[in-house]
Amino acid sequence: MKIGIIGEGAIGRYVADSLQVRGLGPHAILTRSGGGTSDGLSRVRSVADMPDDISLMVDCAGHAALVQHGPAILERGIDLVTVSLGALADPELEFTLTDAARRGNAQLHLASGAIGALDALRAAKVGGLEEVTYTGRKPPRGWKGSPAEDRLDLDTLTAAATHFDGTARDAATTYPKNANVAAAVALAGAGFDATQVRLIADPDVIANIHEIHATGAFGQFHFRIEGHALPDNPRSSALAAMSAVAAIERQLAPITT
Ligand SMILES: NC(=O)C1=CN([C@@H]2O[C@H](COP(=O)(O)OP(=O)(O)OC[C@H]3O[C@@H](n4cnc5c(N)ncnc54)[C@H](OP(=O)(O)O)[C@@H]3O)[C@@H](O)[C@H]2O)C=CC1
Ligand SMILES: O=C([O-])CC(=O)C(=O)O
Repeated sequence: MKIGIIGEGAIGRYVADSLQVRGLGPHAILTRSGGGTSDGLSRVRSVADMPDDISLMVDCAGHAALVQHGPAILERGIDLVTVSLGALADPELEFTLTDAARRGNAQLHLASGAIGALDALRAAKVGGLEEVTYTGRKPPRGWKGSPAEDRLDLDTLTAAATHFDGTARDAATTYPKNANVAAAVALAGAGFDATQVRLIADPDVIANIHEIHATGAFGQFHFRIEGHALPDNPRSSALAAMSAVAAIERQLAPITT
């Protein structure tokens, strides 16, 4: 299988390195700046420029990249793994991607990202969910470049402060770089409008902490993860990059979990 990547940021570099270690490419990197080949890796600027034999692309570049390249990739019959789940809060994009996937006979795979327990949530949904809440807590530097900057002084914060309280749809739309986990929880469980989200900047934590509370016919669960940030980007948890690699491994495995 020939695998390509979109984006060369913190997640993209992690995924590219992991593929190289496994001898799996990457066979093309789709970037905004780049044509040409350096360090042995082939960089292209558009889906049309991608080699013919790519059969899996991995979006590591965020909402804008999924909007720009997702439909053309799927329509070309290439499966796509994405970490940009929050973009699906836009029903029009969800429709466009679904339509492109059907027409190309391809699939869009949503990486689990920086959170876990999505399998439990998906199963619980079958019996009926009553309430799902997701709380995202990060050190102030993890919210730099997000709307939290307009609501809080992240440089001088001395106590935990909530800068968003609302639906997963609003969170995913207004925090494109920080609330993909909210979208993952919503898509696995109660949906974008029925999933409640709180986002907190907390100077007393050093990890990216994600918590899910869910109640329903199944009973109730509480999931909490304290993730390390990627060294190159304090906004993004290492597990999000690892989950993209895990999604690729699932595509290659004869038996999947
Ligand atoms: N599902 C999850 O749990 C998580 C999801 N994410 C998502 O992943 C995204 C990437 O995270 P991270 O790697 O840490 O971010 P970075 O800011 O480190 O890197 C983003 C990269 O994407 C590239 N890019 C942006 N737009 C496009 C485009 N239209 N076409 C091609 N490349 C593009 C940027 O290129 P350039 O240099 O040209 O700007 C940059 O190289 C986040 O924005 C977020 O949406 C992040 C963390 C967790
Ligand atoms: O990486 C994380 O901790 C979460 C994140 O940015 C997102 O949900 O988009």
